[in-house]
Amino acid sequence: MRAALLQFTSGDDPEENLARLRPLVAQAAAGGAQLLCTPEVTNCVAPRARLHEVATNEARDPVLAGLREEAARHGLWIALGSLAIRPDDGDGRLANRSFLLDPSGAIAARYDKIHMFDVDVSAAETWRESQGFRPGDRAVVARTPLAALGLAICYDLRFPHLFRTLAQAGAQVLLVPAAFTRPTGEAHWETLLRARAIETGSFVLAAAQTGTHASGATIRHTHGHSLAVAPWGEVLADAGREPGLTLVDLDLAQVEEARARIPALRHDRSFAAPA
Ligand SMILES: O=C(O)CNC(=O)[C@H](CS)NC(=O)CCC(=O)C(=O)O
Repeated sequence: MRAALLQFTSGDDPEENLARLRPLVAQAAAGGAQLLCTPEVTNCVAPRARLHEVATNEARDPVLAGLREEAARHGLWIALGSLAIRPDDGDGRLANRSFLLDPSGAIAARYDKIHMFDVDVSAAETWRESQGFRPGDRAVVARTPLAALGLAICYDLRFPHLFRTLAQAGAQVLLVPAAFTRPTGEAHWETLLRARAIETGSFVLAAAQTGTHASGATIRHTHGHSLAVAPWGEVLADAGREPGLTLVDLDLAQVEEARARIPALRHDRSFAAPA
């Protein structure tokens, strides 16, 4: 199957982001992509106050509606990395929710990010994602005619048992849309993605936010380097720093080959915790 990684610099205006996204969907379809992957919080990258101002529910989100139209218009699957969405049954916090859109524009799957980025990256860069977002508690594998897709988001990448669970439940391709910070991206991003691919014998498709995101007086930098990794660990594509589309062909037979060579997914054992 042919996938496209959409590397993007989301701003703080969802309508404006959608206007820039529409031609990229057309471009992915023209390039033969059957699955288009977009980054975490495709609809809005902004400080918490602005995010809460613009985030709305599934019925009203313009990026969800617009990309459903584009999926149907071009007849391709879209893994909408995530949207900041206001749940109808909320506790005031948003959901960091990804959507899989089928080629008719219907929502085929949803996944709420499980692991919250409550981290002090440095004295100057601190994140408390759980103050703005309510974490999910359910892992999701979407079985499509293209492949079985395991859904994850950004900081989830650091929790290998989630990916193991997805692969053991049948996922062949693991999706990791992200908005990684520059320092942690430089130090960890590629290594973690390759490790998840190798240890599960799965393809990894990671569409990333990139560049400089301005919102009012606040400026945020993201790492970019959208990556496609094969089940044996080779990097098939690295989008670098620039926004745009990267096409990559996946030979799904490589999943079975990698798992046959190293059957570690079937070798889990239970053991007593250290005393
Ligand atoms: O708040 C938003 O705008 C949307 N969410 C994000 O950007 C999230 C939480 S702040 N970012 C990450 O998970 C980065 C993880 C990361 O960089 C690492 O694991 O090193």
